[in-house]
Amino acid sequence: MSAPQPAAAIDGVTTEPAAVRVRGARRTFTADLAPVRALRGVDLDVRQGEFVAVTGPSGCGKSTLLNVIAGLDAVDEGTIEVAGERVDGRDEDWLARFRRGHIGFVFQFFNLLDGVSALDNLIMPGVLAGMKRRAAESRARDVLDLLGLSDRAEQVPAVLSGGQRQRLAIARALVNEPTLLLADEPTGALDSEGGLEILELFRRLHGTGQTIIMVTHSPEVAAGAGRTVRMRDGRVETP
Ligand SMILES: Nc1ncnc2c1ncn2[C@@H]1O[C@H](COP(=O)(O)OP(=O)(O)OP(=O)(O)O)[C@@H](O)[C@H]1O
Repeated sequence: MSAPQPAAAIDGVTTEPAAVRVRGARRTFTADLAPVRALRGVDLDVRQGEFVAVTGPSGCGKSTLLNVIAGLDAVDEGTIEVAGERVDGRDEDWLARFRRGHIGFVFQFFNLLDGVSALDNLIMPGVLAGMKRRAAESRARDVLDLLGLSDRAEQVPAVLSGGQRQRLAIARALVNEPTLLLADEPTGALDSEGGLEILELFRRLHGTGQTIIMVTHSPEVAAGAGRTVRMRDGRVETP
């Protein structure tokens, strides 16, 4: 009789570390009179290459979950691993470096630099990550091309449509080739057509192997992901 194989080999999936592994994550906010228990013991596993939608009622903790995965916010208890690295309990310098190398974040309202061109919005993260300006520009132009924005390179975000701005924000998130793309309501500021275009873009990226976790209120958008994780009252209902 042969020895039992490790679970990963039986699955035939992968022996690489999970893209994300969250265990017992708790986060309470105390800014108001009554403490708000935003995360009440969240467990979540996301495999590399998965496209996961996180849904649930307003205030159930979706954004907080994304923020603790990105190390933008800290858990009070529990552990967060991204690409096999513990993210919880790290200092700001470590987290900033880790984010630059591993995480792309897309926000509902784009968070672009308004005063500079689309191209410069993309060059900056590369330079901050230590690339030479010329290499960063070359990479930025490649990503603009990938997202169909080459003809907008010299324009400032204000003259772009909402959908183009979000594509530019996604381009910026991708410029450092992140292990993990996190998106918080990326279609929330767009009309339904614009939202579905962004969903198609995520599906294309997923097709190239990109791991994506996307928070969305829209059932239509969530249906386009590979898996839906539902949250309620600071907990994951469907792991
Ligand atoms: N910085 C903060 N200070 C105080 N309370 C906060 C903070 N961030 C979030 N909360 C509270 O934590 C709870 C969870 O918020 P969170 O933004 O994670 O929910 P959400 O599911 O993303 O909501 P929505 O769908 O409305 O964006 C809410 O009650 C919210 O008011």
